Amino acid sequence: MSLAAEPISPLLRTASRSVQRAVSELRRGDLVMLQGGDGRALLLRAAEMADAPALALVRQAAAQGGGGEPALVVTDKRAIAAGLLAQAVEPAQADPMGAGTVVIAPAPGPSNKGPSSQGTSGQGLTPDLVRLLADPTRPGHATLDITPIVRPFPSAEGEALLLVKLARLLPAVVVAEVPAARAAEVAARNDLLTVRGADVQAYQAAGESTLRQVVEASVPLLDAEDTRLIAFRAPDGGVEHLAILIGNPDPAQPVLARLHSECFTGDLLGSLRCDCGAQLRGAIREIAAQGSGVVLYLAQEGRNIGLMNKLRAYRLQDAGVDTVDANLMVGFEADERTYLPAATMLKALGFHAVRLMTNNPDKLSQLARWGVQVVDRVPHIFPANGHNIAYLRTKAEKAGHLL
Ligand SMILES: Nc1nc2c(ncn2[C@@H]2O[C@H](COP(=O)(O)OP(=O)(O)OP(=O)(O)O)[C@@H](O)[C@H]2O)c(=O)[nH]1
Ligand SMILES: [Zn+2]
Repeated sequence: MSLAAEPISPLLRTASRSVQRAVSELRRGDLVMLQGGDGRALLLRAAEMADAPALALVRQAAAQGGGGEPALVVTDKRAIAAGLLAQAVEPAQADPMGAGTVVIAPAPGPSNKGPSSQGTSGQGLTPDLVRLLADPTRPGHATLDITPIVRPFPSAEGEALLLVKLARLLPAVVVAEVPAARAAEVAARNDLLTVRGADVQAYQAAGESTLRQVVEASVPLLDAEDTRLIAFRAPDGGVEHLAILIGNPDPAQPVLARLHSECFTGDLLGSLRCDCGAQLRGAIREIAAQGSGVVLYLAQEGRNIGLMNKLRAYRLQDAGVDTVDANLMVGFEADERTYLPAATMLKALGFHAVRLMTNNPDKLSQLARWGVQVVDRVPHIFPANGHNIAYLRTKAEKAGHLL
């Protein structure tokens, strides 16, 4: 087993530094200046934190640079759920994960004459309006006479959305455009971090291919005593993934493998809403029974939308929406995972061919795409409990799971 890893390129190192810093500023509710790959400059603030003082600060900073009124950027899926868009944006115009970018720009003057149950007409973007449009778990309904603007990717707005998604916040962001020539002045005057859209895109494309092994330790498990945990970390300071190595698999042979996406509720609490806990423990038991193999425990909670957003999706499911549509209503794709980290870890461990325990065809095709040969699929099905039957049925009917 080698501890070597592909070196991170200096370009990616610089890109990831500014992207990680911007993510942290947005999570703190701070303003960030984005220099878009399209040559435009936007002031950003995460929609989740856009209360009245926050919006006032956006307006004030934009006005200093001769900029425009704040607008809200959401994904096409969210705009559809909010009743503002009829259909999803064409794949050719969407970001790499398939999300289209939609700008909602309520006019501040009397021109926005649409009736509104929230009293939002004519005031431009208000905190109420941001919340109604960004957060599907908020009660209320906005009836707006606004035509949303679809921005083909790549655009500064699309890069802003990628940033709040990386921050695992609601995928919605308040933006105000400032003339590009005055962006540096506005950033300096307000002590704002500046991030380049080109870096956001470079990070999105390459950030997960440079995982490094950090530490290995023996951790005997109830169902598999001969187990070692091998921890991987991205050199950019991003998320950490684990390999659970059971026995001594021969790298020359296809290894019995399971890719398991983290599920705090199912894995740790034994939630009955999903089948994750049974699948995780079942995989460990099965691998131990067969002698050796590996479980990759991937930090991709909630199909990679994060725990907070998964809980938001659960609230919508409690109101009758299925697991796929709930993701779309929050503003994500049905599944936001890539298995590039999994492929990177397998190869770092010396495994180039796997017998994959899964029912998910996407895992098979993505592993192959990232250079790991899948010689066999091992079905990984567990009996439904009284609570997860609709979830399992939706995965089969809508996500093509082989159940
Ligand atoms: N967004 C969202 N995520 C969910 C929901 N229920 C479970 N999850 C997440 O879905 C993931 C389950 O992943 P896996 O079991 O690895 O994968 P899978 O797509 O079911 O494919 P299999 O290999 O066949 O099990 C975990 O990250 C869970 O947190 C839900 O209702 N909404
Ligand atoms: Zn789960």
